[in-house]
Amino acid sequence: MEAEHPPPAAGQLVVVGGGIAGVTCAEQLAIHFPSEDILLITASPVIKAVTNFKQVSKVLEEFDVEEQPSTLLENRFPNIKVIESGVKQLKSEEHCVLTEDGNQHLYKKLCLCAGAKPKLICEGNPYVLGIRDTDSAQEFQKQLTKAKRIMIIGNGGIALELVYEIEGCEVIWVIKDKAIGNTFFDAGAAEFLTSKLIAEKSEAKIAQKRTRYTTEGRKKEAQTKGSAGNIGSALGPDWHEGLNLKGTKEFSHKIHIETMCEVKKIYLQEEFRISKKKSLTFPRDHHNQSVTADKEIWPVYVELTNGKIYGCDFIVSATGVTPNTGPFLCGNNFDVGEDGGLKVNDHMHTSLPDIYAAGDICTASWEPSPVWQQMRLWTQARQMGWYAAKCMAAASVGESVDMDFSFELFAHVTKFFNFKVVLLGKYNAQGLGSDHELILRCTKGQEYVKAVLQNGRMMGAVLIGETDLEETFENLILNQMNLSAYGEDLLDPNIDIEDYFD
Ligand SMILES: Cc1cc2nc3c(=O)[nH]c(=O)nc-3n(C[C@H](O)[C@H](O)[C@H](O)COP(=O)(O)OP(=O)(O)OC[C@H]3O[C@@H](n4cnc5c(N)ncnc54)[C@H](O)[C@@H]3O)c2cc1C
Ligand SMILES: NC(=O)C1=CN([C@@H]2O[C@H](COP(=O)(O)OP(=O)(O)OC[C@H]3O[C@@H](n4cnc5c(N)ncnc54)[C@H](OP(=O)(O)O)[C@@H]3O)[C@@H](O)[C@H]2O)C=CC1
Repeated sequence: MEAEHPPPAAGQLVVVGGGIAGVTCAEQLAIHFPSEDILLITASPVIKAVTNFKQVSKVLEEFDVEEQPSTLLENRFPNIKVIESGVKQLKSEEHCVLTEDGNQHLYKKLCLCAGAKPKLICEGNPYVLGIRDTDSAQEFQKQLTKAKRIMIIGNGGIALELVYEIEGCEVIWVIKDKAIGNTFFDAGAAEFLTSKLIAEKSEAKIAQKRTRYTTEGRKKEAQTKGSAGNIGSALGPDWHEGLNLKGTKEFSHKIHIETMCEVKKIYLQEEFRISKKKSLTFPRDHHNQSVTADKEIWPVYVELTNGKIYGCDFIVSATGVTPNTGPFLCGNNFDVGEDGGLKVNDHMHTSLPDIYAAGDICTASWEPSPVWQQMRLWTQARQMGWYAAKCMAAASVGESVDMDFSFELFAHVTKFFNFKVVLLGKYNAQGLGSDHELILRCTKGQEYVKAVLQNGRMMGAVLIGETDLEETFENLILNQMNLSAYGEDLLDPNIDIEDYFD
């Protein structure tokens, strides 16, 4: 990685990307440098702004996110100038970025916050959809209104949200694992949630998530500018609120889960017909019916690695993201992580001079705290954008800065299947090997509490439901108090552990 204080270069402070990371970074730079112009270059017609930010405990935070026209950001920060044009090329040796509108912008320091793209199981197939931004979510909704059966591939955040929200359309959910939600849960928590999924979905409409997401600004903006062809920023909490996720059928939920398998081959209707003619023998589907006996003619057929074949209207590939590092970064010799992200050090600095990166585009490459890990989430995009600005400001005046406290402990609050979910530290004992113990408390349909301990110290926790334990557990993980003496009492519902530890 580059030395901390290179000779100052000419040009402006430039941020690329109008998502949470880029906007937060630009806002903080505008505060640190009130007399300088900050340039925010973004490919999307709207920006993402964090509103109603609340620090609920040492590391847990809540905020709403609004899609807003960029003029609102410029009004709030008169020294931010937004350029609505994609960067087509970075010339790092010349300290300059070229934009689609034909202009070039010199930078003295640059922060890349261009997010990530869905990692699809099959690129270029019109029946395979990814969900990332408002446009792709709307396209998905449009297709769903005509659908009788869809297939969802993947076992992470998007899949978990979709299977719960979709109504009036049969869902075949294909996962590589034995249990649902592998990116967030172990088998115990998955079982707790599966029973909720199977149970009749409550008629009461889902309560508002803690973190809210609104697109009012975008609606107004879209009327005036349109947004065709632009890369939008990622959705986030409550993205499906206000989208009517209903298929053509009258039933509420019909979900079939195919575990421990992947997609082997996708056939378009015509290809499938030809294959059938060649009298390929197809196995049975979940109704124990030969798929060749399925009277329905589907636009697309999917063969799974367990041998089953399903016809469906379309496929949602909810199979993770790839950092958005090209082609606008081609020709620059960045150090890149295994996941394809731009490697950043503990000052959010990439391997190239004067270039920082934050949010989904980057790969945290510092020695992390034992209870923090990177996940491409909204909160981390905000924290990284904020901290990158602080580091850029400090480097500009030759000062050093300590790692921000938010990277001390991984903390994520969200909602799955209408349950509040709090994940802390090594919530799935990630990287702890077999050298750990789990303490569990579960009341079916109400709460699931799991504490991960190593050598008597709490290393992580999963809290599902209204447990009210997050602050106490956060403290216990941060202060690494020896809890050996408490044993199972730690989760005894009759003992108010707050009295012990707060
Ligand atoms: C459906 C969905 C649901 C989600 N739900 C949650 C959730 O509940 N909780 C949570 O914490 N996280 C959630 N996430 C993840 C979260 O949205 C992302 O981690 C976060 O928004 C990433 O922010 P970012 O600023 O790094 O990137 P992005 O939001 O992707 O922003 C990237 C920006 O860069 C711009 N850009 C791209 N290329 C260029 C270019 N060449 N030139 C100029 N500009 C460019 C784009 O236009 C965009 O403005 C969800 C994601 C999705 C897709
Ligand atoms: N409430 C929240 O916090 C939400 C957060 N998000 C975030 O948005 C981003 C995108 O979400 P999402 O796409 O769900 O990504 P995630 O990373 O959450 O999940 C991807 C899932 O797809 C699986 N997978 C990967 N490749 C394949 C494949 N070829 N075939 C089958 N399965 C595969 C992964 O399994 P494996 O892990 O074994 O590779 C994993 O289960 C993520 O950063 C996510 O954290 C999204 C929605 C809600």
